[in-house]
Amino acid sequence: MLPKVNFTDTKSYQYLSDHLIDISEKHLKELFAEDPSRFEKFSIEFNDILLDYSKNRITDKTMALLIQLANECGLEEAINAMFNGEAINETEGRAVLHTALRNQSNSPVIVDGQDIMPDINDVLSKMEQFTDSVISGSWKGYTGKPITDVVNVGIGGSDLGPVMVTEALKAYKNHLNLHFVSNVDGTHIAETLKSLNPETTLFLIASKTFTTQETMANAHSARKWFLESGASEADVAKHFAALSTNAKAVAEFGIDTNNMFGFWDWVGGRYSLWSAIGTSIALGIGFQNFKSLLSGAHAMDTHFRETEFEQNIPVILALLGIWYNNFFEAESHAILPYDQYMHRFAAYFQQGDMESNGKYVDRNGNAVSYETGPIIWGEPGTNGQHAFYQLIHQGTKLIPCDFIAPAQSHNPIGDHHNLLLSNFFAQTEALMNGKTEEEVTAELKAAGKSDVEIAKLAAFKVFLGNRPTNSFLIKKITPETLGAMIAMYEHKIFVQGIIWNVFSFDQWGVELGKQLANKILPELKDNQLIQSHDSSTNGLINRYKNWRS
Ligand SMILES: O=P(O)(O)OC[C@H]1O[C@](O)(CO)[C@@H](O)[C@@H]1O
Repeated sequence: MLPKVNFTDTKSYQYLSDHLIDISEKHLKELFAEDPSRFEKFSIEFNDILLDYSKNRITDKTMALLIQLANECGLEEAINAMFNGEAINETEGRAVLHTALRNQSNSPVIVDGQDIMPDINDVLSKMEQFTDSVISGSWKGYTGKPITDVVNVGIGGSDLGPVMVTEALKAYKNHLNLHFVSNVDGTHIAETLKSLNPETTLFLIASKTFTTQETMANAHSARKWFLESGASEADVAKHFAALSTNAKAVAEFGIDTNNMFGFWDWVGGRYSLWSAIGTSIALGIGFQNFKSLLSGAHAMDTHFRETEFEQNIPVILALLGIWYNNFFEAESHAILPYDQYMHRFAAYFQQGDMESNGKYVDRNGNAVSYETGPIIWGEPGTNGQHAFYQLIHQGTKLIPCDFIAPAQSHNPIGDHHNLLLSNFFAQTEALMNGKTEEEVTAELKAAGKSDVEIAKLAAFKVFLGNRPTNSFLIKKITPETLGAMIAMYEHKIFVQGIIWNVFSFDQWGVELGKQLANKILPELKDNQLIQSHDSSTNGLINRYKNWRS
């Protein structure tokens, strides 16, 4: 069982509220001037990842109080409960053990009195055999040709993780072409199938439940396309595999359960890339690289589990997030990778974070009186700089940002990486320091502007600065460092959920829309006038019926 503390009732919350007044009066520039050891003090190096969190609106006292908050909320107990396999997903009565999937130490993890590691290892070795045979070409399609294209059909956690990782690790990719179909919009599958040859295409139907409407619709369309190409039912086994917890539904769909890679209900969808859901990753970059991804995540798990909170990266990130979300009233958090390969990283953690902590009911079943999960967003630098950074620099909203960049590029072309990294360093410096009116005036004077022009322009060119950032400098984006970064954010989300006293591993909020869509679907079958909803919904449905044919 998890602790169920209302964090606003703690002593540290009160102290932090008082302390906020002092910090609000300080500019980050002043904090740096007052303490020359800020970088040494507020940075942590872990396995080729350097986190610099010194450009945050914090002092030693802030950090001490935030850590006190974590202690008062029972964080240590909660971490142990998760790793020990307690049913901490209480509303679904499940353990939360994605950490076991990457438990490279192989130490026993007990659920309901049974060690789950042997089952995990069995699936991993089945995945290894399968992916090796597809990559080597010994797995043949129904006309005897090797596989050239793999289509992962899944949505949410059965799509976003594999997409993000295979993009982030594209530098490690082999000859197989990967495709991802998620949207129920027929355009997605239709456009994907256009370039494919059924004789050399392998479909992975990725769905934890194997009931998700979008995935099942796309899977049926894929099978129809395959059979219409001249293949027979018996050929399906060579071209369709399932990644799921639901063997019965897989068999009903017509996929040979020998071609099924299983996982378990204690793996949440948005935490499932480490499970059989990662089969597309293992196909795209090879099983050994997939294992390295698991190893990197496992190293972060060990760090999270064993390191004192003062040096614990996920804990520190979570507490900083709470400082801004609940004390500075920041509404969102930006993730900004300066790495083109990581272009889906923020999108991945939109689900990871917002589906986990987007909750207004606490673990006691009561509506909360404070803010919970922030809006997560972001795009890679430097593209973002030319799109939305204006608002981060000079808008009215406080947006804490995570800047992420590799020191070594996989594509060291000319001066590109120095250009990229100069922007990475410059942005956090600019966000912190800003530019004063005096500096602006001096600059305009030096550029030969008249006093009248300076008076007219100066206000628009002032940057207040004092905007907080974390910087992650990663030696290189490898399967290990990427695995560690993903696990780091997962644990950050966990810590925040503990402190906000919400259940981070269910997602009831996605159900209502699904239910209503199922109710509306039969109403779309014919052209009869619909009057069973409110006037807006009726009006939209009836106009749709009128226009669609
Ligand atoms: O893997 P499944 O069961 O098809 O579910 C897909 C996604 O749907 C959700 O349940 C809701 O969006 C996610 O949590 C999950 O990742």
